[in-house]
Amino acid sequence: MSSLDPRSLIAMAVFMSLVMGVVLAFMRHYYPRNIRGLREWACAPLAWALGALLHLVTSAQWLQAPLFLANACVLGGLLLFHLGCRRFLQQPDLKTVLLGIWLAALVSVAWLIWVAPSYPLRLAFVSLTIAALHAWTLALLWRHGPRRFPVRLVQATQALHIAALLVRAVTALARYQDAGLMEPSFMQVLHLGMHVTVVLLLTIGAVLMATDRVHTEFEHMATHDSLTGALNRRAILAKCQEERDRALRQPQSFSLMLLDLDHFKAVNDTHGHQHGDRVLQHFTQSVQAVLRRTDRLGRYGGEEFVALLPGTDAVAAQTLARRIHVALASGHALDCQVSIGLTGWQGVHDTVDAMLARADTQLYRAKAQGRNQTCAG
Ligand SMILES: Nc1nc2c(ncn2[C@@H]2O[C@H](COP(=O)(O)OP(=O)(O)OP(=O)(O)O)[C@@H](O)[C@H]2O)c(=O)[nH]1
Repeated sequence: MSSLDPRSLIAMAVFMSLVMGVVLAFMRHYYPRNIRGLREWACAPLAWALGALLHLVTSAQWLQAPLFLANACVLGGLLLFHLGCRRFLQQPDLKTVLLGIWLAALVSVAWLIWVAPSYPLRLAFVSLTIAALHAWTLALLWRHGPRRFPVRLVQATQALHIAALLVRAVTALARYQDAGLMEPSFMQVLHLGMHVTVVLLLTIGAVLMATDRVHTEFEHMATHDSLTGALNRRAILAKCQEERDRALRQPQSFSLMLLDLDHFKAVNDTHGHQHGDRVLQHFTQSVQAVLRRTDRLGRYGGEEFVALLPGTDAVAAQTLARRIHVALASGHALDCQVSIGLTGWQGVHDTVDAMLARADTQLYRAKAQGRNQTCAG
């Protein structure tokens, strides 16, 4: 530990923060615009780099202005990181509140530098303020963030830093003696090492959170129909195949429905294509509201949809189909009528293709018998 002097650790913090700031700035440039928060996440480590640089030149000669500015940068960086998280999670950004917190903290720091100078008190105050800001961000991510590794990494880093900062605040107050930042004591080196680690892990966490979001969005685009939000043809067929494989392993029934809107060409021709699009969206929402969470709805093509109903035999599926007809006759201006062909899994020799063929035959029958009804077989 003795070979790590505070100056080299601070220099390392400057370098690391700069690198991570540049990485995040590049990500903001290249990532889709709808991934919000990257600008603030890029500015945060740049503020920390400046703060660390100012700590290096801190001296009493210029009325301790660099020291004050260093604190302004460190606290500002944390508030920027918090703001980035708010924007990323599409929460109200509370810019005025954050600015108010920053100014109030700076007034207190200024007081402890120039009016009632005390290094231990200032150290305790800044440590507790940083801990509080971490706790706030941690709670925000807990409430609104996805339960995934990148978010957990940021939270674990913040929890660790909060613990270290509390120890630091208590020891600073307990000893209540003046000691400089550059004092090569065990605690000082530990604190600076922790700062370097926290900067690195928080910014890596931000990089991972943004990348994870891009990945999730691309995956969604690749598997969902952009107009209705239902699964696309490839994805629903893959789900059907998965369900059939599952049924082979642990015999449990499942059913398939083919749903085809009635006279949809006439809807388009009479009211226009955009109205037709809205009818398709309303149809999807109405059907999804009837289905259970484990059921899947996919757009098979045009105005034809497939519903996969795990753990549901053909009899139960008919009850569901009746509910769909009722839901689509709610009196809503975009209500439409639908014909449904349904079939249940018939055991180990049955395949998805065979089930779709049977459902199609039943759909054809429903159309032939006058539409707006369900046939099963
Ligand atoms: N607005 C809109 N229309 C679509 C879309 N996809 C397919 N269609 C239209 O859906 C209509 C389907 O017409 P048909 O296959 O003749 O079926 P239909 O008029 O519903 O008649 P039946 O199925 O026999 O009741 C066509 O006019 C397509 O242009 C879409 O994404 N948006």
